[in-house]
Amino acid sequence: MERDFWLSRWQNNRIGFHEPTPNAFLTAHFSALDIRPGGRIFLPLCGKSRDAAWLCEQGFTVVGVELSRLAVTQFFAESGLVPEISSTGSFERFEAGGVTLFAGDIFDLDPETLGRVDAVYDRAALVALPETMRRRYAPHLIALTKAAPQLLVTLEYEQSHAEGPPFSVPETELLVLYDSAYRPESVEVRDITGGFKGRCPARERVWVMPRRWPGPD
Ligand SMILES: C[S@@+](CC[C@H](N)C(=O)[O-])C[C@H]1O[C@@H](n2cnc3c(N)ncnc32)[C@H](O)[C@@H]1O
Repeated sequence: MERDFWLSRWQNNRIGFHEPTPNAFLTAHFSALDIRPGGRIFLPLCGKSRDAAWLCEQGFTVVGVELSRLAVTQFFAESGLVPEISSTGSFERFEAGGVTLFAGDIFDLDPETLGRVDAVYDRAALVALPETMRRRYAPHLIALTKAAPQLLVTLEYEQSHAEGPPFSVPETELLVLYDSAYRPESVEVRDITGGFKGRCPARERVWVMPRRWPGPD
């Protein structure tokens, strides 16, 4: 989607995707990635997700990237934290309480600016992007994180029956995007009550994805 689409969603508080409590798939499945305490977890397209706070409570540090500066400032305000703010390239970097958030476009982010990543948690990031952007996003994420193990939540519905975002990412596409770098395992599938915006049946799928090759450590 175009950046103005998302910036205006935040400006107009049209953020139905935001969950006020930690995501149930995250709390149920994150341990399957087997990340050591103190690990640094990357949240792409993070919004002001409370998942960052939950990960910190589990003993991890969090780094995220989010297009909307408003979302980033709201995250820290709602966490009762006053962040240190600095500039790096085209990004503003906000840091407090074990959470570092880059305000800017993920496609402008490079591995040096992002720093070490021990795992990726993608909720509503891949599925927020249309197909052409997903084809750019997946290899970019792999390069940014050196294919750090990933917990990913996807959405599946008949795309011809409704428009995204969020978009449907069927299992076949997921494997095309990620099978070269990861060993994706589907660990939970849950039907969405009422389907996709009441238009067609829909379900969420949780993927645990260890990397295929040995890590950089
Ligand atoms: C559907 S929301 C999901 C937010 C968050 N992951 C959550 O679970 O609440 C997608 C988010 O991606 C952000 N976004 C969209 N395109 C982006 C980009 N190119 N770079 C960084 N963030 C982006 C939007 O501003 C929006 O907050």
